Amino acid sequence: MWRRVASLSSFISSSNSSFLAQAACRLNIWESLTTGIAQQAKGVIVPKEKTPFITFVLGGPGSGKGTQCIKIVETFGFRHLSAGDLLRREIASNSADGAMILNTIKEGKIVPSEVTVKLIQKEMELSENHKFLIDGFPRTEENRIAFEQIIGVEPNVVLFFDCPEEEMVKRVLNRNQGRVDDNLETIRKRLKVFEALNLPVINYYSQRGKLYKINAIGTVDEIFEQVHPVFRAFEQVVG
Ligand SMILES: Nc1ncnc2c1ncn2[C@@H]1O[C@H](COP(=O)(O)OP(=O)(O)O)[C@@H](O)[C@H]1O
Ligand SMILES: Nc1ccn([C@H]2C[C@H](O)[C@@H](COP(=O)(O)OP(=O)(O)O)O2)c(=O)n1
Ligand SMILES: [Mg+2]
Repeated sequence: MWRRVASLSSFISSSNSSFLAQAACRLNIWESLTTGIAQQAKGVIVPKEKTPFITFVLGGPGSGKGTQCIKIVETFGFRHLSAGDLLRREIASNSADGAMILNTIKEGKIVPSEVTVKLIQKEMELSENHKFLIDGFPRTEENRIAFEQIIGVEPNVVLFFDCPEEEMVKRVLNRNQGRVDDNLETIRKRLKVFEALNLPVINYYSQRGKLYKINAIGTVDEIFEQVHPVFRAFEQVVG
């Protein structure tokens, strides 16, 4: 696990004082003091640390983000971190923020960025995998900036599942996962929030040349046919 944390340091700017940056520096020093000596003694060449590869997965509610993430994991071996799932886990565990998160989700609003970013950060630090699919995040400019400030990294790829509103409504109402937000009233609110707060994030990444827009209409396999080449193109870089 420490190797994974240490590897994030290569993506973090030197001026960044985030927890990850500090941990990475400490662990790099620790590594050179301990394993380095042990490996030298054994005559083993220590492999270079892997650089984290981060994909943000965006799209409106019901656009098929989670469904496609399952296929990306199966094919390309990413670690899937769904912001919504992490928040629902907080509600289920009766954590201090649980009631606030539940009310926010019922209202179709966005949970304060610090809460969500901390949950993502914890999972990234615990992960042995350096390839991350961060699903349903960032949903606002505030989310995006908080991630950059707290984690200190930018995504390599941003996928955007582009889906007409009425199709999203239909899918969410048929989702059948017992979610408190899968009702017509909340979905209508969520669509407004998506347009007002998430589209600016999507435009931001489009301007930075990181956005891959996927037509989210079609069968799950047809959509994955568009997703597949995006990751194929990065395979050499991802490792
Ligand atoms: N291409 C598709 N065509 C029809 N239904 C789909 C498709 N992709 C996903 N679904 C279904 O739509 C619902 C929402 O999909 P999901 O992956 O949960 O979307 P999101 O994570 O973007 O909200 C689920 O019930 C899922 O099975
Ligand atoms: N970055 C995020 C992601 C989700 N949330 C909250 C608000 C969202 O309406 C709910 C559900 O998110 P989730 O990604 O699971 O929803 P969909 O899969 O798009 O239907 O969680 C949040 O506040 N901030
Ligand atoms: Mg989802």
